[in-house]
Amino acid sequence: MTTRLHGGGCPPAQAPARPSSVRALQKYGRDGRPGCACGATAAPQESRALSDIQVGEGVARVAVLGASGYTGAEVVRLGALHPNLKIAALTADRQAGKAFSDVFPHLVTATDVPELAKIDDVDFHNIDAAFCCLPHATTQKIIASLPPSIRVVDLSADFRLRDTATYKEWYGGDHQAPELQKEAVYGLTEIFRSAIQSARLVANPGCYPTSICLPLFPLLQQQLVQKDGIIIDAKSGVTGAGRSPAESKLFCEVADGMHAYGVSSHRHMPEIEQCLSDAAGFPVRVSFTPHLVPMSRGMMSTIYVQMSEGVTANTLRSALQHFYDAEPFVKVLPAGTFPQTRHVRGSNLNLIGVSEDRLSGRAIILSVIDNLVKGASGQAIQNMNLVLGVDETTGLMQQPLFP
Ligand SMILES: NC(=O)C1=CN([C@@H]2O[C@H](COP(=O)(O)OP(=O)(O)OC[C@H]3O[C@@H](n4cnc5c(N)ncnc54)[C@H](OP(=O)(O)O)[C@@H]3O)[C@@H](O)[C@H]2O)C=CC1
Ligand SMILES: CC(=O)N[C@@H](CCC(=O)OP(=O)(O)O)C(=O)O
Repeated sequence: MTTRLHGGGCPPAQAPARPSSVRALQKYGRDGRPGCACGATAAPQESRALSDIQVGEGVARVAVLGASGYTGAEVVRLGALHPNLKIAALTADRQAGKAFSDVFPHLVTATDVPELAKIDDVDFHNIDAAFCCLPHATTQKIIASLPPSIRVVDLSADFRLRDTATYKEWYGGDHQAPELQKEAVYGLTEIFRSAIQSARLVANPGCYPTSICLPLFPLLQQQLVQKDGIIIDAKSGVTGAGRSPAESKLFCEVADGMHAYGVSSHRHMPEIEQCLSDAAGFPVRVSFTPHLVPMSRGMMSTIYVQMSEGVTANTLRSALQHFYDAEPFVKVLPAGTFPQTRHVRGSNLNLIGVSEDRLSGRAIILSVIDNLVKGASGQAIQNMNLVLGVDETTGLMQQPLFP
């Protein structure tokens, strides 16, 4: 069977019907790039159409940059059963030169993957697409140096903020690829699907922004909640901080307790506000406090909102259920049912629950994801599927692991 990988530009005329949320969004074209009438964005000049790439039997040759880290390993785990991805290169820094299964023994049966190599030693002319799982601030220059024909999903924060001055303010250094920034598409899949389909560079969202923006985007867009007074109390498992060693990640620093960090200063705030401002059509500011909790993976965001006049929690829940009705990975729970991180573990799901608050006119929204899957590598594969023109759910339909 040969899967035809579609080209860049506007979605093809016979593109599969999109879920209602996507249709609703297309007219906005809120993607940080110039939009065309269909809501998609123009393919960058220098990239060739994917249909021109020689992808034997519909299989794209993929590089995973930063494959010795947690998100890189998760791309390989999920990619191992993906019929349209062939892992053709894996890179590492400290772990370069090792066999992949020596670094990740749980992936011992992924035998047909190459050894971990330094980025400089990879021949990218044999690569169609890349997952970039490198630390932020290292990524801009590396992606800018890749052949322009390569489709990239970048998991770092390096291309998420449209405004390079905002990037500098929060990440502390000048943007190293401002021209490339202009063509990056923010990869919150369910919201920006049509623009992602024609992107060469997708900036995969951060895990906290994913768990927060999926419920809040439609509610702000439909003016069901007020832009002021949004409070977000979020918790993450420790894999959110990556695999590289640090004192703050030692067992005794994270076990048997929890703590807030980045209080009133976390770098995900501008990313969350950029996305929510796009939804509302005017600037939105949020109070956001992340916490580290003693679990390896999982994320919960508890979001407090002031509802608009006449709106109830039932209205919010119904609006979210309608918006995400056809979505395979976002599920809005019935009244009185609340999501738990253990119910999404290992899956690409986002579960959302909504409740009235005791305080008049306020509602509480609970949103859970697995930070390594929907919060990182799962959403990255979902985006890559769109870019390559294969079914968006390919390789991602695993049920959660419970207990
Ligand atoms: N963990 C998470 O839940 C999420 C992470 N992200 C983002 O994804 C990216 C990867 O995260 P994660 O996998 O957790 O990070 P890790 O620290 O686990 O892995 C980082 C990877 O990058 C490699 N690396 C580090 N420095 C360099 C360098 N200077 N040059 C080349 N390679 C280098 C490492 O190689 P080696 O180990 O061999 O030195 C390793 O393979 C980060 O930008 C992170 O912010 C996004 C969403 C969620
Ligand atoms: C627990 C923990 O440390 N989490 C990370 C966020 C991980 C993530 O989503 O983000 P980026 O891709 O933006 O790094 C943090 O707070 O910086």
